[in-house]
Amino acid sequence: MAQRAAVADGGNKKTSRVRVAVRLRPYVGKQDERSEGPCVKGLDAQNLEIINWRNATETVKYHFDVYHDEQTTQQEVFLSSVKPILPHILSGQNASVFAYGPTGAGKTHTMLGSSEQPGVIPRAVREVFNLVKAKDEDEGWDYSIGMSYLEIYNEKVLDLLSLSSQDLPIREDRDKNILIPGLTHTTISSFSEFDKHFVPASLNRTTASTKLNERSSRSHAILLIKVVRTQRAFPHRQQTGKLYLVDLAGSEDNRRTGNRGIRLKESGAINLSLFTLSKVVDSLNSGTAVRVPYRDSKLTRLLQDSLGGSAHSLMITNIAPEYKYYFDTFSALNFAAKSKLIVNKPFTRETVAVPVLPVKRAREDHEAGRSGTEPQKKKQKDEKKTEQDGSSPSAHYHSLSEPSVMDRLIALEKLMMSCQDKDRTSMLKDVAQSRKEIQELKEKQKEFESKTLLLSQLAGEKHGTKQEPAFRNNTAPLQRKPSNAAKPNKQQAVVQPLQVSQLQPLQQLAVVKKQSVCVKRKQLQDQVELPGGKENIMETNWESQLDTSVLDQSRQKILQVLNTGALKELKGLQQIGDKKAKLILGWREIHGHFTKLEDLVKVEGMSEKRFSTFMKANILSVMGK
Ligand SMILES: Nc1ncnc2c1ncn2[C@@H]1O[C@H](COP(=O)(O)OP(=O)(O)OP(=O)(O)O)[C@@H](O)[C@H]1O
Repeated sequence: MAQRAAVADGGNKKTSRVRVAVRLRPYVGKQDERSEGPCVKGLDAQNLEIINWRNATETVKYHFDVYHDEQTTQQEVFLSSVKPILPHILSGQNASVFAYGPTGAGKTHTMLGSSEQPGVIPRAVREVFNLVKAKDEDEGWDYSIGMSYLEIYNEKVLDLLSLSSQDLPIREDRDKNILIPGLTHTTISSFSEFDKHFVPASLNRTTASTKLNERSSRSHAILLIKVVRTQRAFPHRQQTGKLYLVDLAGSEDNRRTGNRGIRLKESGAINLSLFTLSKVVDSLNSGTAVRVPYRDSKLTRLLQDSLGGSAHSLMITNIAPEYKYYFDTFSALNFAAKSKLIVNKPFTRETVAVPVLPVKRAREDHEAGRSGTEPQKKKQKDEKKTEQDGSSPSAHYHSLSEPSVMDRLIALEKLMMSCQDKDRTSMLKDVAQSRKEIQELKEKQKEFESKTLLLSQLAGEKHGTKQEPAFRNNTAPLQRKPSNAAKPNKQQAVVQPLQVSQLQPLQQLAVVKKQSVCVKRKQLQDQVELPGGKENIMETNWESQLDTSVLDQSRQKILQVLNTGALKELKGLQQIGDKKAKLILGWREIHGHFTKLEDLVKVEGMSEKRFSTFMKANILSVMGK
């Protein structure tokens, strides 16, 4: 008999940025709308532009992983954006594809399509079966494929494969796997079997007619394809990969959808979950959030793994050409641009069979008299089962309380999970760093208090009295020193139509009035210069003098330019000339994006010292804007 224990994925913690594709649908509306021309203009296979509503003489340009124009076929979307991420799920990693965009912009067409033009879902499932078929028998693995299908309607999780089910709970196990106890999970052995379950279930999805779309999806639909592969030989390693295919409900503008009554309520739930999705993206981008608000909506809770989690993710942002969609399109593009900055860490989910001591088994059988045959029974019930908390490998692991078995498992786990020590070391480093920061803050606080005391004594002497000076009471000791630096524009959720995005695309950041830049920068310099003109801020700790949230935002902006800026934008950075900008572009070509600013030292000619000068100059420059 064997139990299963989770194994950490040692050296496989590469990061994977969320890939973002934008797809423009063709006109489906009236002829007069067509004559206006589309509200966006594709520039090439990755770039597009849209008129800036703030200034109609300007355009705002966007750069994405892929831009699909209105002529792009379903096959092309699948081949270029979706197919490449599918092999990961056969080796225990997660992948997700989700379609985002305004109502009527083509999400369902992209994901589902029609029998003449099948979309991502049927193509992806067919491909998964093809990939499994192509696997060499001699590799020694058995594969099993299963499916679940659910919708989130009015913040309720409903099983589309079992209509009688009620609102299902969402749970997270100790290995951070998201589980939905009670959700139907059906084993499928061929594409036609998938179709047999999927087609009728799709008809169960909640749709209704709105002014903008005759068959508007009123719910978020999530199809889950699970591939489990088990090694035939001992230790019977088992890897589970999940593919989430998500057709989100459209972001809604109720003035234009004509929604009332129940439609309005649905719309409220749709916009709320998309708003939370936007908040999640914001906090992941800021990189400083203590808590990413995944739990604020069912949608983000379920997509937790796809956003800033462990999945290879692709977001297809659907947009429409008509001018009546202009603000929706603008918001969707800004949201997509934000999502591009999220970095996921894909890893393999694996368990191994762990032999249990015979003595333990005998005792267990004797004590329980029933449990010995449980696992076999469970295996036979594989055909159609529901996902239960206790069915996860980790649940088996944690249910073992016998010390000798625990000892064996711990010893084995230590052997196999050496990487966990690495995680622990990095956690301890973080804790030490936080402690150091707290200590520094405490010292600053003490310094501040003693200055306050000194000032109050001086004021007392000046007034010739020993009374407590009045201003002392007005000084809140913990108050942060007001920063002279301009507060950067706060990024806000952009998913609600006609709610204009405050996210400034990079091009616009460069257009901020120069005069105020100089004034603000001067103020900042005044703040850090001694009367003799010498720098007051130590070269090494100048960052600690700045407001951390402003500092983080500035760092984020610089990172964004480094990762997405063209030659001109890179040269717009302080300390970056033509040669260095080209070296950065070259580095990006080879290695992808910079995960953190410190990666810049990997670029040829960028020493630690240069990097530190670069950082100081650019942070002051960004904060000055
Ligand atoms: N690329 C495309 N080619 C041809 N027709 C398209 C394309 N994209 C969308 N359409 C058509 O546009 C209409 C609206 O598309 P769809 O229903 O997919 O929008 P949606 O974004 O899913 O809307 P909602 O959020 O309201 O469900 C449909 O009639 C669909 O067939």
